[in-house]
Amino acid sequence: MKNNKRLKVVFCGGGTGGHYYPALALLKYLDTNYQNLDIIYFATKGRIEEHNLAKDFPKAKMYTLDTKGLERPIYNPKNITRMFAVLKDTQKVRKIIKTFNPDFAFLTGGYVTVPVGLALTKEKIPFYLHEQNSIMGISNKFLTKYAKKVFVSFEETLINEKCILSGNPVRTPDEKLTREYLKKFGINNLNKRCILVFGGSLSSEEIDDIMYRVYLQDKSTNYIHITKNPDKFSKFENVHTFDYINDLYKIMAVCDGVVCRAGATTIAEILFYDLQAALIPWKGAAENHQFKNALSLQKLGKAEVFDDQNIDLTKLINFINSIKIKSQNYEYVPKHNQAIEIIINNIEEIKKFNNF
Ligand SMILES: CC(=O)N[C@H]1[C@@H](OP(=O)(O)OP(=O)(O)OC[C@H]2O[C@@H](n3ccc(=O)[nH]c3=O)[C@H](O)[C@@H]2O)O[C@H](CO)[C@@H](O)[C@@H]1O
Repeated sequence: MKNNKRLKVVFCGGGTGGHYYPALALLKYLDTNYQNLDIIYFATKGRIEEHNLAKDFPKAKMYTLDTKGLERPIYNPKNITRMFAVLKDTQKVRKIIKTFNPDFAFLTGGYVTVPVGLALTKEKIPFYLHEQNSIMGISNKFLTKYAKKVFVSFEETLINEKCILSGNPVRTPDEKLTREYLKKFGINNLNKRCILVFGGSLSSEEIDDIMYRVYLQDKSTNYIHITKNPDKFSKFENVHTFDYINDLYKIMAVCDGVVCRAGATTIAEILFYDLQAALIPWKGAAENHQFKNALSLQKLGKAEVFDDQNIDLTKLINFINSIKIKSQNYEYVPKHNQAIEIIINNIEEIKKFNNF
């Protein structure tokens, strides 16, 4: 018998690309595999998912929430207003999900998930968490006790029996890609090394400054560089600047290597696309988790870690020049996304839906 039932799912997660893109990867999977799909996405006001969702996944109905992260130290008077915003948002989300009546929810971290997780708990809707980092974020830590399962990306994050090691679901091209794709970004000589430079989803002035010094010396490599300050690089013919590229993962599928921060989703992409990386971790990350992420990749022989306060420029340039150039005929062929498979196989509501 044909399944006419609709699969209804709530998504939430963001503030930064590192939290938003794993949700988007799962959304795209569901969209490809389930025709009768209804999605609500709760987004953080003014952040990446609010700006990009309509473009990235127009079928989702988006609601924006006002919740902001708490100020540190915690006794800051601003936090009273912020706690009120959480309560107000929780009420707002409860009303919306009462009408929507979802099968389950998938939350990928960021403070916006707190009111959503609380509302889902009150309405007795099962929800699943995804943690990208080896050290669990504060919102996920808080929501773990209410969640049905917690998908984690690193073995050391398996902190209780609810946790399942899934890895981080990265966005992947549906089609084969060749190096011709790089021409879209001004790279015409495909025999030259092509390096992607970016500072996570928010860009990084430190990476801009370091790479400016690299570009003064290295004229033999082609660079695609994501920056908020393109004028700084206009004199370099081999440097192609962009403010933001939505489908950055498609460049990763065919370029030779990357110079970047060490956010968890970036790390998962470097592994998935089998790239060599010069990693310059952001020291401000909670419990220095970017440095730990970077070291784990260095141990696998996939990366060299650099300190942004004390950069060894010669070592960085030598590392970039040691990255193997893919052949002009190189082809990225869509490959199995294991993290998505593990997540899907462990969501009971999807299994029930499939057997309906
Ligand atoms: C400042 C901050 O809060 N950093 C955290 C944030 O980083 P951030 O948001 O920078 O996260 P990641 O580096 O993990 O991921 C960045 C994502 O943005 C994408 N991208 C980037 C630039 C661009 O032009 N286009 C594009 O699509 C990348 O392909 C990647 O998918 O979340 C990560 C995962 O929870 C954490 O590990 C980081 O410590």
